[in-house]
Amino acid sequence: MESTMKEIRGDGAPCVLDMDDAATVGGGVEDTYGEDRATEEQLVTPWTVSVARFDDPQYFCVMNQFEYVCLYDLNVLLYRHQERKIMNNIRQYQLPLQKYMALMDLQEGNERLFYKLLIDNVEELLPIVYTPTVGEACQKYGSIFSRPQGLYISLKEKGKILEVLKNWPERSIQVIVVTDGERILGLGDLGCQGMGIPVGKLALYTALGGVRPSACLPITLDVGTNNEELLNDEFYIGLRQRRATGQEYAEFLQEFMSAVKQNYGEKVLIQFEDFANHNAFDLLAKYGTTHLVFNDDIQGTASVVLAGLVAAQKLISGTLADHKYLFLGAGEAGTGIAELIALEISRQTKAPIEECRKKIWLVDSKGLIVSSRKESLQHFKKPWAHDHEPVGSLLDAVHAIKPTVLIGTSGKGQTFTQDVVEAMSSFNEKPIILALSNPTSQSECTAEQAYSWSKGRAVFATGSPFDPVEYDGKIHVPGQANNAYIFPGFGLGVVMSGAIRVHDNMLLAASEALAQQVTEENFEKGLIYPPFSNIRKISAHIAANVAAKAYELGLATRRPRPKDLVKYAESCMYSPVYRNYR
Ligand SMILES: NC(=O)C1=CN([C@@H]2O[C@H](COP(=O)(O)OP(=O)(O)OC[C@H]3O[C@@H](n4cnc5c(N)ncnc54)[C@H](OP(=O)(O)O)[C@@H]3O)[C@@H](O)[C@H]2O)C=CC1
Ligand SMILES: CC(=O)C(=O)O
Ligand SMILES: [Mg+2]
Repeated sequence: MESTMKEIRGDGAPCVLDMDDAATVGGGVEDTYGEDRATEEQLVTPWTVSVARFDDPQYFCVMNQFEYVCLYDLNVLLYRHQERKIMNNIRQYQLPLQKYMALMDLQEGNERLFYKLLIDNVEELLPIVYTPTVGEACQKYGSIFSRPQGLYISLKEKGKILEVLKNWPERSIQVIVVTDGERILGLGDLGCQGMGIPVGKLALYTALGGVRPSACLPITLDVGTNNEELLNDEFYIGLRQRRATGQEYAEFLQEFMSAVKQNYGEKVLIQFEDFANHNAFDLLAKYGTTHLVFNDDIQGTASVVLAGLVAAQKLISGTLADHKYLFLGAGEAGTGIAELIALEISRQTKAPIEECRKKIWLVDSKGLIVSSRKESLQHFKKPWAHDHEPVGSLLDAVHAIKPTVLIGTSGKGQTFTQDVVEAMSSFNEKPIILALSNPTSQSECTAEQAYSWSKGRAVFATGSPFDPVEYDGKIHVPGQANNAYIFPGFGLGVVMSGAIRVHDNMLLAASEALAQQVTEENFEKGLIYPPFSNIRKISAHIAANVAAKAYELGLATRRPRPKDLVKYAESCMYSPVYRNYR
């Protein structure tokens, strides 16, 4: 029967699952081993090998699991009790880093409970497993490191990368997040200690986007570090040598990319994360035509910011083309966002993209990017070198350009000064100000500063979370403009449609879906992003829109195309539920 797929149970016996069931049991896309499928519809016996692996964090062991009794209610009770107990324990810790370590221990020891906790308490725990705390964890990774959480591939493994990949115990990988640790958030080169980032991003792939944990593979490529402090740190976990560059780096990356394709096939999504910009753009351009690759810092960030700007038009009543944009920071995030905005304006107005780019200006460490600097600019900055006299500082650029939107992607904290925010507020009724740099210490300004300096008029969002601020008797809630809104749903959409390449229109589709999820209630609070508490629903919509675009572009390989893509996305999402025993 065509609509039937074979599953291998934990005890090795094949069980047959109808496709319709597969769409309702919530076991994650291509849940090959069936380990996440237990629901009312699919009963599993407790003596299969899959539930008896006491040492595996994916399986929660109940004391009497070998008894032939219905354990479902007991499980549910135990689960709820455990969840409350562990949240209570985590709340006892004073320091975010202690909470981070407790959560990492939980992920190691009881993966299902970790995800249950993360899903049910997403707004509280996101700042712990993700920015800002993950930044501190990476900085201190050497001293808090106990057990490896992902796969390290070092220069020493050159020539053997395929063998190293084969050592990873899970075979059916769908998403890889890989870093070489050179630009970890706004914290710079943290070498091997950057592993916290792929681990954290993939935890969000599962909790926010529903990709099965066993299908996720965090990888850190250890190509050395130029961070002198780490090179001299006795607890540093990586190679003590300066970074490989040029041909050596290129050959290592080439071997890695080929090995991934050979081992996991054409449809594994490789997310590049926190590479320095002198490698990131080239890697994306080179492998974008041969592999299923996505750069979160360039593309994911662009998609999330575009969504926020589209949503902001409801608060300001205009269109994207009505604005003038100024960026502080012309690297991966800055130029990535700028290009997607230009693309969307071009799509909306039918104007050539070169014309649309002229609405967008960027400032880097040397000042405003202008045509007289063109020859010396890195290639990704050249499209933004417009005709203008040289301008040195951000404040001068704000006065000269008079932008309606100011976006910070410099990785440098406190660069949106009082003068800058006041200047923005002097010629805009509602200035849009996005301080995207992470972690919190690198944010271009705080929420309190943005609201007080703009006298409560700024439409404001930040990369790392800030608490609501009361100004002049009104509560202002800053949104979190972070690619975490996009990549989990985007990845789910790619995986569930079997897409073989990422196309810019899929980023626009993700953006559109996110913007549509902002409600009137959110707008009333001044928010341009929906709350993270609804993120799984949001991710399902993003996934559906991305998948629809992949089908439309002829890039999707999964046939037949599911009729209702939102329902299909929801049905594909992993849920950390306990099984029904009989
Ligand atoms: N909120 C989110 O979702 C995301 C946030 N980010 C954050 O954005 C920041 C930047 O990331 P990314 O774009 O990848 O980094 P890059 O290194 O690629 O770019 C940084 C840019 O900032 C410029 N810059 C640095 N210092 C200054 C300064 N004092 N004044 C003016 N410009 C300056 C650099 O100038 P020059 O080129 O001259 O060196 C460069 O153009 C990081 O903090 C990162 O955490 C990144 C991705 C997603
Ligand atoms: C959020 C993110 O990807 C970054 O700050 O690099
Ligand atoms: Mg990043």
